Amino acid sequence: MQLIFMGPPGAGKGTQAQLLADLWKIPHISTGDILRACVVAKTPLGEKAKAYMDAGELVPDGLLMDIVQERMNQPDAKAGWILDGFPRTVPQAAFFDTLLCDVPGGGGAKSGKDCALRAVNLDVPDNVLVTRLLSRGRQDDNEQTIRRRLQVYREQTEPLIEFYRDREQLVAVDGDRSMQEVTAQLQQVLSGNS
Ligand SMILES: Nc1ncnc2c1ncn2[C@@H]1O[C@H](COP(=O)(O)OP(=O)(O)OP(=O)(O)O)[C@@H](O)[C@H]1O
Ligand SMILES: Nc1ncnc2c1ncn2[C@@H]1O[C@H](COP(=O)(O)O)[C@@H](O)[C@H]1O
Repeated sequence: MQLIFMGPPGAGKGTQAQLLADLWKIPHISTGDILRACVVAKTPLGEKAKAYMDAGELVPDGLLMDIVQERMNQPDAKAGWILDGFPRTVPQAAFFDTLLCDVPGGGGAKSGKDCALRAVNLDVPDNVLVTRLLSRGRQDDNEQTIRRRLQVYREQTEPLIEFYRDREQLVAVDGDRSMQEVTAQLQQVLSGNS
């Protein structure tokens, strides 16, 4: 299984990615989690990324490429993976296409189009997203930063929906239901029984 989880902040990407990764015994790779670990460990990347994350901005593309490449080359990512929060910009998606041709977990793809990957978009209305994020209470879950993250999502990440739809790799799921209902729907559409 090669899955990308898209959708705005608070859509439930991390929640659903972790559930399905446990079920299918493949890694859940969250660039947000990797970056937060770098911030806590005060690595050079963490020091550079922190201000962007605190402001609700995307970390520059160039800082993401190496960590994703390194993670995708780890042995546990050979048989499948769920990427959560990457790619988030068109240049990241183009980079990822190239990377898929090189990493064992790309399944020998000659291009991103070729690959068996599916890009899942979880659709949730903004008012529900804001309520969810305010009650999650992460450091960047304050009203001002949430508004900025939603704006950044619309401007920079939402175009990827068309990018993957054009290639017939998009799977759209209503994320505005209970966690259990969303999981059941994802299992159904991803196992081809929709
Ligand atoms: N279907 C759901 N119904 C209600 N609450 C949910 C649902 N899915 C997730 N949540 C809750 O909403 C919050 C955000 O979920 P989650 O962290 O999975 O979102 P995300 O898309 O990964 O967000 P981000 O991009 O900001 O990391 C969490 O507190 C989670 O428990
Ligand atoms: N793919 C990414 N590109 C740029 N910035 C990213 C990316 N993934 C995560 N970030 C930064 O981390 C925070 C939190 O990410 P979550 O996926 O919401 O946990 C995000 O706001 C970016 O600043």
